[in-house]
Amino acid sequence: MSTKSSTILFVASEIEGLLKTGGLADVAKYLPIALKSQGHHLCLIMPFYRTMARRDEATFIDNIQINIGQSFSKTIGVWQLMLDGIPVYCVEQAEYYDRAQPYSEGEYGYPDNGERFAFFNIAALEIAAYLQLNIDIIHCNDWHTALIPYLLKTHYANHPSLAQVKTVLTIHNALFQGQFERGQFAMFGDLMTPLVDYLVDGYQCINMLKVGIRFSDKLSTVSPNYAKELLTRLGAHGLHEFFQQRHSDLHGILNGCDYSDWNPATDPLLPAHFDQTNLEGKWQCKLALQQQLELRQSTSIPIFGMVCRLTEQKGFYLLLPALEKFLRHRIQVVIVGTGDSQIVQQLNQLQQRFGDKFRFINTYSNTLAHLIEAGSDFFLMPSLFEPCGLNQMYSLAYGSLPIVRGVGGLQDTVIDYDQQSDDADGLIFYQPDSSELLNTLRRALLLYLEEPEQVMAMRQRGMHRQFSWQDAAEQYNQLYMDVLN
Ligand SMILES: Nc1ncnc2c1ncn2[C@@H]1O[C@H](COP(=O)(O)OP(=O)(O)O[C@H]2O[C@H](CO)[C@@H](O)[C@H](O)[C@H]2O)[C@@H](O)[C@H]1O
Repeated sequence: MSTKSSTILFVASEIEGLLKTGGLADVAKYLPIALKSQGHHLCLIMPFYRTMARRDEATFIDNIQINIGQSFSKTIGVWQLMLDGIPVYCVEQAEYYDRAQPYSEGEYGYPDNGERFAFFNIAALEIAAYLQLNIDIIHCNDWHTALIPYLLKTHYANHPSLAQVKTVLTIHNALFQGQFERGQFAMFGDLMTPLVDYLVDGYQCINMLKVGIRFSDKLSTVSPNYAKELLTRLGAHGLHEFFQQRHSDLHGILNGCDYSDWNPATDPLLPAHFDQTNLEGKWQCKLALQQQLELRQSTSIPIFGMVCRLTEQKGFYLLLPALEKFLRHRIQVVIVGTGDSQIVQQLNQLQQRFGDKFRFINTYSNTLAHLIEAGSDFFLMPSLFEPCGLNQMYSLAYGSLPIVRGVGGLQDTVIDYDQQSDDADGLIFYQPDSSELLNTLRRALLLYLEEPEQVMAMRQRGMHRQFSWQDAAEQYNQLYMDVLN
């Protein structure tokens, strides 16, 4: 595909390698890298969080005074880091971003998150103008950046360097909408006043994602199937009418998988390496995982792994009752994650009852995530909804067969054994129902015990599949061309 080189400002609240709480960070790193390799000029903007990695390496660029109306004035420091040859500008504003965590302490978001991220949107535009970045497109991501399209079409509509800038908003998870009491936006005065006329929830709240859906030039989400789901009442988290109004501008582009970080043949986080021609190293990883977690060491016992944020989205209320029964079999289950305290408590209780075969590690560990992908036989993703999902792609690359619910991007990436046995690389269930999940877990166990050649063929097929960021970047490139013409 021919590429017209554009200058793209990618704005995200987290970026892998600097700060990550979930899959958004992966996309905010790997998609810009792929776009750059296709000839675009890229730069990124994120907040200068206290907990950011590589903070000490950042170079101070300048202070910018941001004045809005008569009464609002704040100074930001602009810092710069390089990430794989791409400049990342970080917004320093101690009152907003120099906090213990990026979004929340404990389970509840910071009460001023609306103000913090509205300010981040304004700051991103002010930096683009001040540094004369000559931007063609601002690529926004999720609610944290969703006011940018609105600001460009209102306050900055006649700005000498921003008036022509186009926007794309990518939705990574439409459940998170950034809905805040309108008082949080009051200090921005006239800048936000039109919002109150347009888009209010219950008359008192501004829903930042809705604003982005309304004002962005193009919309995308992270898989074709989730794009379809967003047009339905069931799948759109209350926003179906807004998505329906913009359906011709909404595109589903499947995320890629970064095979430089996720390659079992070279992965420095693994104790042994393997590829589809020789899985010997995988069994060594399995034994190492069992040893590290003090589980019985045996390559013949199937391991079911899971790594994720502990939230309802990831299907724990289907999984927990199913595991109660499934753990009676000769299997091992390993779950790593952080999040909801009730899920933590229930997983801890399960571990007390099935201590010889179930491990729950309540931590965030990239090293353990890689070892689980490599050492598991099956990987669990019984999500209630899943815009794309990255772990099923990692598990396919690592020869672990994904067991997924057929929703969102999981449906787009996994091929079920019973539906298409010649092409299969995993198992799918559909109903959000514990007993259907349990049946599928048992289907997987039976396959493992009775058809080892099939299991091996499925592993190899999965390891062969490629979900490339280059393919995704080509589709975004098309979207950019459409939006600029
Ligand atoms: N305890 C832990 N230890 C180590 N690593 C952990 C971890 N918990 C999570 N991770 C890592 O965080 C990432 C999670 O990515 P996902 O895409 O699965 O989910 P998430 O729901 O955050 O992302 C949202 O955005 C992405 C990106 O668009 C969509 O794929 C997804 O469907 C949508 O919900 C993976 O790289 C995973 O390994």
